[in-house]
Amino acid sequence: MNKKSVRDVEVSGKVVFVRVDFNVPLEDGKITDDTRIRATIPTIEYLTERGAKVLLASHLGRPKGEVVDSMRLTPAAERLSELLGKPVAKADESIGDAVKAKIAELKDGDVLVLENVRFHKGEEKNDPELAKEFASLADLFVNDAFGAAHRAHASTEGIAHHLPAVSGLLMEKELDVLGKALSNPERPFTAIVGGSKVKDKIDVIDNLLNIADNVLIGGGLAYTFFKAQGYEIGQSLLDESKFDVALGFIEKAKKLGKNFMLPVDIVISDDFSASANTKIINVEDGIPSDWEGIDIGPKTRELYADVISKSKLVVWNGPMGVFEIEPFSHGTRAVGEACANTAGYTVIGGGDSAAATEKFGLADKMDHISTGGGASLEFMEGKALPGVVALNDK
Ligand SMILES: Nc1ncnc2c1ncn2[C@@H]1O[C@H](COP(=O)(O)OP(=O)(O)O)[C@@H](O)[C@H]1O
Ligand SMILES: O=C(OP(=O)(O)O)[C@H](O)COP(=O)(O)O
Repeated sequence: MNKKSVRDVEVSGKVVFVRVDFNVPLEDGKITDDTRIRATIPTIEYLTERGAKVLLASHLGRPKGEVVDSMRLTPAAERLSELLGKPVAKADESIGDAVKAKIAELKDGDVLVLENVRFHKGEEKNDPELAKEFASLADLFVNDAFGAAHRAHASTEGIAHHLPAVSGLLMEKELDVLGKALSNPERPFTAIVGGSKVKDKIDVIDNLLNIADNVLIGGGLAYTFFKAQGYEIGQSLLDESKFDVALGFIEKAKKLGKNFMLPVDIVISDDFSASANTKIINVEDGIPSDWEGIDIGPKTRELYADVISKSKLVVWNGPMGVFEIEPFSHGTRAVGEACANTAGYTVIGGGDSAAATEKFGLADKMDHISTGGGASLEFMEGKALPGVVALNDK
C-alpha cells in the first residue's frame, strides 16, 4: 500500500483519534457478533503499548443526525474492555468541552470510546466544521474503519485534511489481502457472487469477469440471468432493468474465454418458510408461476465445489440461497465447505456470507473474512475508497 500506516509514525505520548467500525449487530442492547470489535484489537494494542492515548470514534446504525439511545456505543465500549482486559472510558459525546475534559484525564496507554459520530448531522455530510472539531481533539488520525472506508464522512475523510493521517493495522491488512487478490491473483482465480442485492452486485460481476478465471453465480442474483435467457422464474427475485447487462456478461465471458457459470439446477419452494413444499428442478424446466427459486440444486453444488477445489484463490461474496432457513441452506453450506476445504486462498466478503460461514462453523477455515461488505465490493469494482484516498502517502 502506498499510504502511511501507524508503523510509519511516532505515536508515543500522542493523543490519537482512531476511526473504527464498531457498527455491530445488537439485539436487546446485546452485541450478537463482535467480529468488528475484535478485528481492531491489534491497532488499539499497538498504540497503547507504545504509550499513546487512544480515542475511538465510530458510527453505529443510521441514526440520521439524531441522538438515539439504542445506538449508543456503550455496549461496544464494554465489550472492548472485556477483550482488552482493562478499563475503557466512555464519553457521551464525540466533540466539545466535556470530551476534552475526559481526554485531559487520560494517561499514556488509556483508551476512551467517543459517542456515535452519526449523532451529528455533519458526519454523513462530511461537514468541514465537524471534521475540524474532531481533529482538535487529537495529534494524529488513524483510520482503521475498513467497513466504512467507502464513505466520505467527517470522521473518515474530512478529518484527514486537518491532522497527519495514517491507516491502522486492520485497514492495512484488508487492503493488502484484497489488493493482492485483485492485482496479482494466484490462478485459477474463482469469484463467487450470490445474495439478493442484484443492483449492487451487477457492476462487480463486470470487473470480476476481467480478472477472474471462473465466475460462479448463485443466490437471488441468478434469476435475472435465467429470465433474460427466456426461462420461467415464477416469483423469484428479479431485476428486469438488468436483462441486457446480464446477457452482456454471458457474451463478454465467451469473448474473454472465461468460465462463467450459472446454476444448472435449483431448489424451488411454494413459500418462504421452513415448512414450505420444495422441489429440485433443472433451470430449463422453468419455475411454476407461484413458486420461487431459493437455493442452488445438488448438481450445481457439485459443479461449483469441483471448481472451488481446484482454485488457488477464491473470493466469495453473497450466499447461494436463503441460508437462514435450514431447508434452503444446503447450497450455501456446500459452497462454504468447498471454500473451507480447498487448498487455495479464500476471501469472504459481505455481512451475510461472513454470518453464514460463522453459522456453519467454517469461519476458522477461511483465510480472510473481510470486515467490510459494501467497502470490499466497491474495492473489487475498482473504485477508490475515500477513507483511504485521504490518508498521507508514503
Ligand atoms: N434465491 C434467493 N431468493 C431470495 N433471497 C435470497 C436468495 N438467495 C440468497 N438470498 C438472500 O440474500 C441475502 C444476502 O444477500 P446480500 O446482502 O446481497 O449478501 P451479503 O451480505 O453477503 O453481501 C440473504 O439474506 C439470503 O437469504
Ligand atoms: O456495516 C457497514 O456496511 P456493510 O453492511 O456493507 O458491511 C458499515 O459499517 C457501513 O455502514 P453504512 O452502510 O451505514 O454506511
